Amino acid sequence: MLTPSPVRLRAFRALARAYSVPAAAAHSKQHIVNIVEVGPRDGLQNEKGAVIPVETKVELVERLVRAGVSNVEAGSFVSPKWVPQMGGTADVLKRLTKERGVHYSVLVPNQRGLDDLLLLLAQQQLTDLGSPPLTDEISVFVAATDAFNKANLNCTVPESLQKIAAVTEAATKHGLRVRGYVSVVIACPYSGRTDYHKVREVASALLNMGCYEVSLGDTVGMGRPHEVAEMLDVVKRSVPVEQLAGHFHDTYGTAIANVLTALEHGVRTIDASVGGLGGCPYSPGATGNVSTEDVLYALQGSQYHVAGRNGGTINLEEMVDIGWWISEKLGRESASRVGRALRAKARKTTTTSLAPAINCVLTGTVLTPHSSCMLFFSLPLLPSSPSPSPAPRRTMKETYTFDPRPNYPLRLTATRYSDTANPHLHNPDALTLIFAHGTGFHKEQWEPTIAELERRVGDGVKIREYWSVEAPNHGDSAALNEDVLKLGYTPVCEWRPSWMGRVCTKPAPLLIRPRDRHSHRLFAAQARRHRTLHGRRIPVRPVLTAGYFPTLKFHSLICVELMCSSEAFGTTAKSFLINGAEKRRDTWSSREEAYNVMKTRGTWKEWDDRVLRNYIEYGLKPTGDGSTVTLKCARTQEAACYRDPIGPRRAYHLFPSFVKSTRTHLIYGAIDDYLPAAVKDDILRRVGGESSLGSYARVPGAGHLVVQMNPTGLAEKFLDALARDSKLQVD
Ligand SMILES: CC(C)(COP(=O)([O-])OP(=O)([O-])OC[C@H]1O[C@@H](n2cnc3c(N)ncnc32)[C@H](O)[C@@H]1OP(=O)([O-])[O-])[C@@H](O)C(=O)NCCC(=O)NCCSC(=O)C[C@@](C)(O)CC(=O)[O-]
Repeated sequence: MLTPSPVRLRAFRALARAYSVPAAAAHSKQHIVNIVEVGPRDGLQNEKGAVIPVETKVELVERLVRAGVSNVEAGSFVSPKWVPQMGGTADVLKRLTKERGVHYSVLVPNQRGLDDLLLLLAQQQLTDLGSPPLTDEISVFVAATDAFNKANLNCTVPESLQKIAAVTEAATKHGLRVRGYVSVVIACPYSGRTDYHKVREVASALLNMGCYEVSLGDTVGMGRPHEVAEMLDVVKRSVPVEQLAGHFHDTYGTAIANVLTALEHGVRTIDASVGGLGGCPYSPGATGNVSTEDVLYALQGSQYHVAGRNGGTINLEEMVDIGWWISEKLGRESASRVGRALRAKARKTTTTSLAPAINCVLTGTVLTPHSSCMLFFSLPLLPSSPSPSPAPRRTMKETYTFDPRPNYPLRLTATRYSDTANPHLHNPDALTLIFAHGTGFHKEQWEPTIAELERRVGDGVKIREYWSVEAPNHGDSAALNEDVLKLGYTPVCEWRPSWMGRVCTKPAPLLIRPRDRHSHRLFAAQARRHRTLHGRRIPVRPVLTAGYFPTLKFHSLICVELMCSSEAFGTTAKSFLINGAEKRRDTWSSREEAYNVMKTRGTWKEWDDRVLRNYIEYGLKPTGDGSTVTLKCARTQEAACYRDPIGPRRAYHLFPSFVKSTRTHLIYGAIDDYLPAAVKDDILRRVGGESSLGSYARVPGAGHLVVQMNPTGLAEKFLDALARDSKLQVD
């Protein structure tokens, strides 16, 4: 199961630190272990699907180096036809910010690969005179069996050795150091058990050619510790152990045991891969390398000290974080056992749900701090599309809890919708849409609109992912905060605006990972007023700019049925809403009953059926004994929001200056129900008319509850607005 974890949780870091064992004051030389981080090459080379963007690879390498790694394989100069994921290695090398004392090596299979690399180095020396070379190391590789070598390199072992000799000689002449690999040292997927004498022969040949070190690869990951020991005993007879490294894959779960065996036999360099990334494209079934996190953890407090950059060590917690980050980019969990264990402990997860369909989770699920649930669902969510729908995409839905305690008592939840098949998922030019729901609703209210957006979005608009945030007294957030909310509202707790700012500010660095922040083009959509706790309404500007995301720059803002008005309006509407909220029916015998009642009554009967079903699923929860269902956002909470005396007025006065500073689109329902036409006209006049806005639109067939009544029409207006923005950029 995929567990989302894009955030650096403080608790997690503390936990990882607690598991860290301080390095001994001094380490005798023979106990120092070097790690060669092969994740960006051996790890990524085997990834199926879309080619990983250069910027992701660059970020991966740079983060690894910041975590203390001093030897990293940054890519390979192989044919992109054979190994597509390694295309772009030249760009990776060019874009990396190089750190002193770090070897950024690249794998080179043949003369052609070396020629390409040397040309790149020569070009760089011409343009960046005096700057350090893009790399000072290559690795060459050959197998211990002909069968594997033919699959991997299209030639026999002797032929390979002949080619490598020429490559090594040329590379050395150009000042590059050369590392050698021998693959399939224990077993070969094509010819079975490997002859260890052959391993010794090939390793010796590589050293004789000028390789400074030879890494012995259990490429298939079938090796057992006693086999590793036997193999090393044979190889060590003619190869100095100081020049050997161990390279273990974890297919059968023996990688760590094999690492320890190799260390016992005097090997002091271990290849490992962050997050356990990897496999070999020519070794069917082989899984990733031993994870760097697992190696670091296994050696902590032992006689071995892992050497890191600048005489330091490699930071375990950073590596766990990177392992999760890159795994998530690849649409899966970190494969590192230590990574998973530390993350799970930090999250203290008690409930995690995975379901094949959108309507299956969260209902009645009480999220605990840092717990999250995630599911896949297919968009479009429900059929009934008049237009032909594209093939449903696999979309991930991840729900996060942000916990600002003890600084602020209320927790907040947010859901991310992303699609691993979306070509724009990592495109920094594409938009990240952030939604805020209206009073009395919940974060999932946007799902039908998002489904329509996904269905309709064309070439002109690039959307990266969607987030929907939830107010602390609504939806799942309300369940989390139930005890605090029971303290009462206005008379008991005086929720100062600065507190609001804090609760909204807190998620900002978490919601979008700090590194990603600059690469997301944020786009916010706000339905009606978005008010939080106890009668304090947050006006548009603080919510979506200074409040929720103080350090984030928004591309633009769409306000849907913006509920702000001058003092001249609103008193009657206000008491209507308060009375309605306080007296509304809030308990039903079952979800079915609730659906059947609403389907025929009040404004509910005007709602799009998808939204109504969504409301039944996400807006309601079972009561304590489970015999009935009730509202997640309690009546008192909803009414308290409407009571807010300041919010709508403040928003009214701030809105014109906000529009001047941030591109803003205004969308209203075509039916003037709760909001009289005069209020809408007044807002439009105050901002200086339609020409001052990004766009101004009315959604046909919908009143104040646009999101509920016409998600399709609303999605169309969103796309119009987004298309205008894109056009503006092109112009
Ligand atoms: C080596 C070749 C290319 C020979 O493949 P080939 O077909 O024998 O070579 P070719 O000389 O006939 O060339 C075929 C095409 O590839 C191009 N080409 C040829 N060389 C290059 C190059 N360097 N860079 C870019 N393009 C290249 C060449 O230009 C030509 O293009 P075309 O004319 O058809 O358009 C091929 O076998 C190959 O690329 N294999 C990939 C091997 C590989 O990367 N394997 C994974 C890494 S090894 C590994 O993971 C194991 C290890 C190290 O981690 C340790 C362990 O776990 O055991």
